[in-house]
Amino acid sequence: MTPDSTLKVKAIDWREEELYLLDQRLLPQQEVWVKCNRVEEVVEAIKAMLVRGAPAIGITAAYGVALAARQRFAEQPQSWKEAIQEDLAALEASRPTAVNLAWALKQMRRQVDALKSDQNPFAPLAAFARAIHQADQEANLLMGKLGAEVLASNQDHGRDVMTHCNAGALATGGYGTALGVIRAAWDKKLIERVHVNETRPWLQGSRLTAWELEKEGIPALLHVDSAAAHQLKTHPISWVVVGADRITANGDVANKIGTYQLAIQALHHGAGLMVVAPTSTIDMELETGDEITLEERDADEVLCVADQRIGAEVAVANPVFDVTPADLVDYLVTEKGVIHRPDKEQLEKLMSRKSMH
Ligand SMILES: CSC[C@H]1O[C@H](OP(=O)(O)O)[C@H](O)[C@@H]1O
Repeated sequence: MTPDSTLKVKAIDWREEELYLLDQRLLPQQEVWVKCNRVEEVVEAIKAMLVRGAPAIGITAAYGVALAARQRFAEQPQSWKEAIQEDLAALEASRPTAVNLAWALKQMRRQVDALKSDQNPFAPLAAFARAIHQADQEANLLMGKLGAEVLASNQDHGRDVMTHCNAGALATGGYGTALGVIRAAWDKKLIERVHVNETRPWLQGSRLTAWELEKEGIPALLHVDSAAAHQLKTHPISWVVVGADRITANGDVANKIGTYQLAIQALHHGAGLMVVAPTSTIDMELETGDEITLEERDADEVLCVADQRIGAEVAVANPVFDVTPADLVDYLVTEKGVIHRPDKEQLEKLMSRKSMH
């Protein structure tokens, strides 16, 4: 088991049977931990992006199910199983794109169904949520190792890497997916600098990824999203390393808005595109990325900066995810193995494997 203490940065803490979340809306200026006592608070925390990141919201929702069970069993011990269904539905509806949320709730629903109606559900559900959390940490450590090996296999353009959004410890159970590979590559002295896309409008790059890299002492160079192509053109960047929110059966990848254009820019400049995601991010029930619901968020996220309105009175489009077609993905790194140029046949084989850790 991977003790939390080995991980320098975390966003989720289950301590003394209570759930604490690091409020990522306040980073990097403030590190404020919020205690969630009730499932309603967990639903709101996911919706408002107090906690965000595909694996992180799945893990948080899993703990939310344990909190819901504690509430429902206390209120109506004879019918808690029926009552908790609306909590499961509210958690699943909190954000639409990251499949990890639905995956985690599917695991928890199976646990709920297996429990006796007269049994206090809190302890077994909390333990299962904890197991999901720790499995994610272990998967990230393994993916970091596997991804660093892929990265070392081709550094023809140099020893820098670029990343987009935040796919770090703050977006997962700890260590990170894309940032897990970057952490492992840094530890192996494979890379010299990380080019960080600021990732408007929510600024996961400049606020969260830059903060994680600073804590790890990994050299970072932050730039505006529209500078990404220029940086790829003028700097020794061999890899663009990103996370994912949902990967469909044909290998299409939904990730933070801007990933698609970055994939095209990477191809043009000869940098490899590495997608790093646990298999809980793979949705074999969807054939292609065209079927993915891409979350649209409030216009104010685009029109306002630091609560100051900067945009004129115009219509606003704020899709916060896009789909990168599989043929732009050079490598998919998962805890079950690595795929070069992902396609349905390889994904089916991968999904049939047992986890390697
Ligand atoms: C391993 S994090 C996956 C993914 O989640 C982020 O989205 P958000 O910050 O809106 O939750 C981003 O797309 C990351 O790449």
